[in-house]
Amino acid sequence: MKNLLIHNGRLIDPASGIDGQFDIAVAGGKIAWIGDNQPPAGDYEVIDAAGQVVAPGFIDLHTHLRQPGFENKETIATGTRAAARGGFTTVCAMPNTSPAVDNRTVVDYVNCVAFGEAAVRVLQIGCVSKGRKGESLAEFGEMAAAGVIGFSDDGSSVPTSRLLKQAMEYAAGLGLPIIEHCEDASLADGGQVNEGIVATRLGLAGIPNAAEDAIVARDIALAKLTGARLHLCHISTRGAVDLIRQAKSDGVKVTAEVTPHHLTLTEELCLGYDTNAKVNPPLRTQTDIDALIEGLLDGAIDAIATDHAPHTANDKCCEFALAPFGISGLETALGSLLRLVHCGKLPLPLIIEKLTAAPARIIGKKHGVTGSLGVGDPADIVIFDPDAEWTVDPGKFASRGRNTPLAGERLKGKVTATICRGNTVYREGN
Ligand SMILES: NC(=O)N[C@@H](CC(=O)O)C(=O)O
Repeated sequence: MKNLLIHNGRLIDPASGIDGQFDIAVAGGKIAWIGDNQPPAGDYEVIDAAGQVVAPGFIDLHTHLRQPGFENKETIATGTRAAARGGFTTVCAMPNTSPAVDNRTVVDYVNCVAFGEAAVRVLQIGCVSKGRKGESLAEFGEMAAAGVIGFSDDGSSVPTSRLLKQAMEYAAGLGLPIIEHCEDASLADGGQVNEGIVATRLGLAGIPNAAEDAIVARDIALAKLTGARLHLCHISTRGAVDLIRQAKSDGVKVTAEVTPHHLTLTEELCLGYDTNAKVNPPLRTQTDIDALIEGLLDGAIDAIATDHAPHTANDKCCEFALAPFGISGLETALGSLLRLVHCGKLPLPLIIEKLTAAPARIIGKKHGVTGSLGVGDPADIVIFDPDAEWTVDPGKFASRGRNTPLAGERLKGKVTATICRGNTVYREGN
């Protein structure tokens, strides 16, 4: 591993309040020095970051790596390479694999493959219920001992309040959050897109905002009752943002994430029956987007996570109603989010905070990610050019999932290098 000197960049590290022209030296996989004068003597590979932003490596709280079981959609190797290209140095893998990650053996298997094949750090989320069936609790204690960062049946909500209460009591005892996909199954059943004018025009069943809001309200009530930590996935509705804001002011231990696609795309994208725009929760309306942005600004929403959900071309090449939900999001996340910066809706340091320090706080220190660039921290770093324009070409994705509704779109903001634990895991052109 070479020592690195990242020179001339604009360093933005929200965790330590730094935003300015500073150089960083990396040695032994850690941040060794930050300054604006002479680095400590040494033999460095120099990266010239003039005109670029240098920030902590992004942390994705919500990634579908698909291995084991769906390696035709993605593998730990390809998903983490896609992460590296997107500027992510840590991904939290969701457990809706086959077999599902509901016991220690599967957690160990994923850790083992990741150790040999992953380009970036892989943390794992274990299931809430055995086989994600919503019937009985998965092996919480042994999965916690194997290092999971929380429990989720993502893809579905925990179906009964009773099971969720029990899950929260166990999770609280282990100091880990319940990470919930918020969707009332009976309200969403058969739904393909957001319930509203677009669903009507397309002749497709809709998923109402209330399907999300109802579960958010239930889960908050149970978090209040049990004192457990609750993290809410891919929030997409104005009503959910209001509920979370209120719960936080009531002292409930709730955090929430939002995806780049729910912040930037509306339901109209489905009007051409593009199955690549079919995602769960569905793309919603500008009113919802405005509330999500407000939520990021006032802290109701803590973090940005991709919900990278890769599928094969075959999976998506069918009638809209038969296609699986999901967008391949790791490689377009930054460019999508910077649209909000370039049009003045969100400040760049805030977006970086929501991709670094905020998810690190939710994961907690014991899992080895800090989301910051303090001296002595692991050298997880992203370098990106906020003004570089590029055209999304899914054919060039490192991910096996080319399912993006952004194909052919121009994005402004491009990762040029990603460094994970001091290793350069992505460099533009390589
Ligand atoms: N978010 C998605 O659209 N898809 C997820 C599962 C899910 O949350 O429905 C997937 O695993 O493909």
